[in-house]
Amino acid sequence: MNAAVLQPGLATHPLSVALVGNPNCGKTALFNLLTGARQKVANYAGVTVERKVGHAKLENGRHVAVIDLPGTYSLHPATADEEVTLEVLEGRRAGEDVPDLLVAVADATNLRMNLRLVLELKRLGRPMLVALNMADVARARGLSIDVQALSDELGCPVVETIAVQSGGADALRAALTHALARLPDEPSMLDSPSHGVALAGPDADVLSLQREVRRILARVAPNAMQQPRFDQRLDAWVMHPVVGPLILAALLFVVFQAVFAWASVPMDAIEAGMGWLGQWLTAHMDEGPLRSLLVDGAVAGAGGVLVFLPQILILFFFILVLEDSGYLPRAAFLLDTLMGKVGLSGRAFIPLLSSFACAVPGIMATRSIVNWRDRLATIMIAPLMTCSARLPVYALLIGAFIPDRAVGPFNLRGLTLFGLYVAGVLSACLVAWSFKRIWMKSRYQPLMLELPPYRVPSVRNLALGLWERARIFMVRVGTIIFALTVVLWFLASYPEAPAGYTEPAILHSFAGRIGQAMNVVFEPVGFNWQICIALVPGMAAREVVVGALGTVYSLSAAGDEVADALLPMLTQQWHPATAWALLAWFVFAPQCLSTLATVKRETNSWRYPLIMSAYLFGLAYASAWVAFRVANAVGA
Ligand SMILES: Nc1nc2c(ncn2[C@@H]2O[C@H](COP(=O)(O)OP(=O)(O)OP(=O)(O)O)[C@@H](O)[C@H]2O)c(=O)[nH]1
Ligand SMILES: [Mg+2]
Repeated sequence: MNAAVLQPGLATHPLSVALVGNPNCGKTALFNLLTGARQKVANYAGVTVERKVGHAKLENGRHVAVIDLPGTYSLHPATADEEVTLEVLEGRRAGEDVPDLLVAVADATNLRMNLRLVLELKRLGRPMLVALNMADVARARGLSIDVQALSDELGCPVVETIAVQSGGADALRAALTHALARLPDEPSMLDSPSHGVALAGPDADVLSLQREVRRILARVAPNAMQQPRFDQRLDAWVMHPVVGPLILAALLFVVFQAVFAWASVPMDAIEAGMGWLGQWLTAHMDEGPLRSLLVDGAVAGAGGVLVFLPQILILFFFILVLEDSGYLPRAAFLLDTLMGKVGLSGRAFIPLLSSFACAVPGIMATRSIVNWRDRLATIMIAPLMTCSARLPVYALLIGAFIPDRAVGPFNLRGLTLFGLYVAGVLSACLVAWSFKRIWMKSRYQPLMLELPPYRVPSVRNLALGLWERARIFMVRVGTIIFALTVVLWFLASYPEAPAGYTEPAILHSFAGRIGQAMNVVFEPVGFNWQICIALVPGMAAREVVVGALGTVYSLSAAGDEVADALLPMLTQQWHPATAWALLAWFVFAPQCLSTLATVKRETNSWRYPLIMSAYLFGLAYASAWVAFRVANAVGA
């Protein structure tokens, strides 16, 4: 039991408050507001799959630990993420006490569903208060809830919150201060049986809960309504079997066009800035290792990756808008039949979608898939969704080799990028299908996903999300990418070539020798030794390849000349077939250590990460080979 509760005078650690509620009711938004954290918030169920702790300061200056939990429909968990919630509530996590206070978060616009869990939580007999979230939406829809009556019914404080407005959690903060201050005096707390949660059998429970919910609703919110009319009318189009997929395709097109069309101005500016910096350093520093490290390593390497920040932000802008609008689960329904055909569970949609940002959260999100084999199949194909780390590589090669030409209303570069994404998705379908055939047969599980209401994306969420993305990218450039390019710079500069060496000095270095040795394996797919060198540090993270190429080519530049920017240099020096092969390689590229580590953690075995890297490597090599041959044959 909690020491701070038993002995109020000796509070050795801060009290803890857990946010519990249905999926998509705004727990994480509330958590962010209370603690200043920036956890992911999106308008669909199953966003949070792991418990997160933050710290909030209350009005009386006291600090509390706030725990954000995965959403759950009941206290009888069906999936791995719901299990996390129950574990925390029961204090079964190693080294963690039972939370001192529960904040039951309920979506005020959907009390019919949300109150059931609130009642279940209430039955635990633990100190609790209720946050009626989305109070703004409820008000806008003319829904009136008698907060006092609800509080009487539940026997605990009830406050309204608006988790997406600054100040929207002030009432909750005040209620927390009050409730926590009273905790130690509450005798029921100390001898309540709740520290081992006693749950009644699920079936009998559900019916009686349902009755109770209806009775309470009739008293506190007699005008509780169903889905708004606007949503129903929009859904008639969005979910239409013919119009729906057309809308989806059109949306995707716009996204990929925009990535190229909107980014050129800021990209040119960053590139010019980097070019200027390189020249300035060359002009103002004496020739020597330090100048080379800064110019060839830092500026040409890590700086070269920075150029792609605008494109990444544009892509994420669209992802965030789609996430917050409520469109994504609808797209999941549209694609459900297709996913069923290749043997994936409908539930795989959201994890696969998250993998477009990064496979790591995507693989974690598979926790919401009940069937283990379905989950495994989804984990295995998650790296085939084009993650944002591939974007710099794609953008570099497309910029260098695909002409900036219009094809009908579309731009050829945008189309190529779209094609690469589609190639990833199609191969994922094929791989999923083969895994299912060879390995694991399981019955198709239809998609059951709550459709959230449509919502105008909140500017605050968008701004926070974009800022977070920019920060993550800059931190990566400043840490792992920078560190790896420095290591590469060293390996590519030493040992120095002897006097009278006629080839580029880099060929005499460690990296040059490694690259030449690897070239034996990669020559058949059209890679040169420079690419081979870049692939090695690229094992850690895919976008490092761009920085590594920058450094390798910068060091290969003859004499004292400042190397040209990477992009025009590639256009000059590479055969287009090599670019095709490298693009095809990166559709599958197995290199990403954090993904493999996540697979190991989630599957608890080395077997699956090994299988994953082997099959990805095989596919990458085979497709690069084919692309190289085809490009040569058509005389690209
Ligand atoms: N208008 C309005 N929108 C809100 C409010 N609270 C949350 N939202 C939106 O509701 C959606 C869901 O919010 P989340 O915080 O991700 O919900 P969650 O309960 O953490 O969801 P899971 O992690 O999936 O269980 C997001 O689109 C939020 O922007 C609110 O008070 N008012
Ligand atoms: Mg959440």
